[in-house]
This record gives sequence, structure tokens and C-alpha cells, in this order.
Amino acid sequence: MQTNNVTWHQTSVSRNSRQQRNGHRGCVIWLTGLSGSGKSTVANQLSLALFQRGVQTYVLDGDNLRCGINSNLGFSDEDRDENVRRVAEVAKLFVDAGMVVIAAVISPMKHQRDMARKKFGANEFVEVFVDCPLDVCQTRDPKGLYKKARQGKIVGFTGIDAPYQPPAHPQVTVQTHVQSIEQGVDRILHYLNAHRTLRLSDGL
Ligand SMILES: Nc1ncnc2c1ncn2[C@@H]1O[C@H](COP(=O)(O)OS(=O)(=O)O)[C@@H](OP(=O)(O)O)[C@H]1O
Ligand SMILES: Nc1ncnc2c1ncn2[C@@H]1O[C@H](COP(=O)(O)OP(=O)(O)O)[C@@H](O)[C@H]1O
Repeated sequence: MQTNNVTWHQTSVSRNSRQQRNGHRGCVIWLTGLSGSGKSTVANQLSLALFQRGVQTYVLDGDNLRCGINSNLGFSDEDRDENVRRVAEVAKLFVDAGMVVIAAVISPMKHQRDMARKKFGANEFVEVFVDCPLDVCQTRDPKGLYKKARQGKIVGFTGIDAPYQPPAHPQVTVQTHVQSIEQGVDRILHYLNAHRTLRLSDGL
């Protein structure tokens, strides 16, 4: 493929070879939800659980990426689009390296999550809705951001004065106000197992 005088180079070590060595397929587990819903908490517990099972995982956390590759982006609609696009592109590189990527990004709009999904093959993008009512998120307020938003010190805060569109058909829903962290992680692990998402099979 060639666009704008840029040529895609095949790599000498294929994704297939990397997956065979890892003993599992790569994929992205995409956690979406309000600030304070539990994305980072669930992502890290899931990463640990998979790591302990010998799975190569990496967490891409929105907050962390905004400290580096996305540090020039704010929270306008356009910047969030670009933020999600970059997270998805970075996730794609990790998946190409045979890894299980756990992305924890608000990704508030359906079109952003659809855009991310389109970068991956079927069964390679697992959308997880980290569902928690806004009032519970506000009570948790682990970083004090809701308080700042209510005081008008942050403008355009998701759920307060910026939109969040809940996914209509996520592969998994984790309800962190009624399920423990362990139950949430188990639900995701169960999905991966039931759908053989990480399992190597014919042709891979
Ligand atoms: N205005 C506004 N709205 C929402 N969140 C805000 C905002 N300003 C700063 N923060 C902090 O940024 C984190 C969200 O970054 P994301 O990259 O996940 O957001 S997005 O997907 O581009 O919407 C978010 O992290 P989480 O609380 O983990 O979701 C906040 O710590
Ligand atoms: N069942 C649960 N799942 C995930 N987080 C929970 C749960 N119950 C309570 N919490 C707490 O809620 C907060 C969620 O914060 P965080 O993971 O940073 O959310 P987010 O990344 O979505 O902003 C943490 O303090 C976490 O300990």
C-alpha cells in the first residue's frame, strides 16, 4: 500500500510468530466509562490477572497517555477525537506486537469508539462498558475533579457539562456500583474465555 509517498514495510518478525511465541493472540480490551467509574482500577486488576496467567498485557490509560504522546491535547470535541484516535493507533501497534492491550479511556462518543473498533479485526476489539451512575462517580471523586467541575474550575467535564454516550451494545458491561472489582474482572475474563479471544487456533 502506498499513500502520500509513504510505503508500508512488512516486518521480518510477523505478528503470527509473536503470537505463537506468546502462546496467545493479541487483542484490545477497550474500557469506556465516566471519570471515576473504575476504568483504571479494573484495567490494572485485569492486567495483573492476565499477567499472572502468563499473558503479555499492557495498560493504555487515558490520563497516562495525556502526560506524553497526547500532552498537546485538551478536552474539546476535536481534541477528544484525536486523543481516542491516537490511543487506538498505539493499541494497534501493541496488538501487532502480539499483546493484549487494555485501554482505559473515557472515549465518550459512540463515533469515537466505532472509529477505534474499525482499526481492528473481528473479535479483536472487546468493548467493555464500565457502568456506574454519575452520582456514585461524583461521590467517589478520586481526584477531586467533579468538585472542581461543579465549582466551575473545569469547563467541559464529562457527565457535568460535556456529553457521555453509553455504549448500546458493549461486549461486556461491568457495573462497579454493585459488583466488586474482582467480579468485574471475572466478567471480562469469562467473556475472553467463552469467545476464545486469546486462544491460538487454525490459521493463527
Ligand atoms: N474535562 C474533562 N473531562 C473528562 N476528564 C478530564 C477532564 N479534564 C481532565 N480530565 C482527566 O482526564 C482523564 C480523561 O482522559 P481521557 O483521555 O480518557 O478522555 S477522553 O477519552 O479524551 O474523553 C480523566 O481520567 P479518568 O478520571 O480516569 O477518566 C481525568 O483525570
Ligand atoms: N467495583 C469497583 N470497581 C472499580 N472501582 C471501584 C469499585 N468500587 C469502588 N471503586 C473505586 O472507585 C474509584 C474508581 O477510580 P478510577 O479507577 O480511577 O476510575 P476511572 O479510571 O474510571 O476514572 C477507585 O477509587 C476505586 O477504588
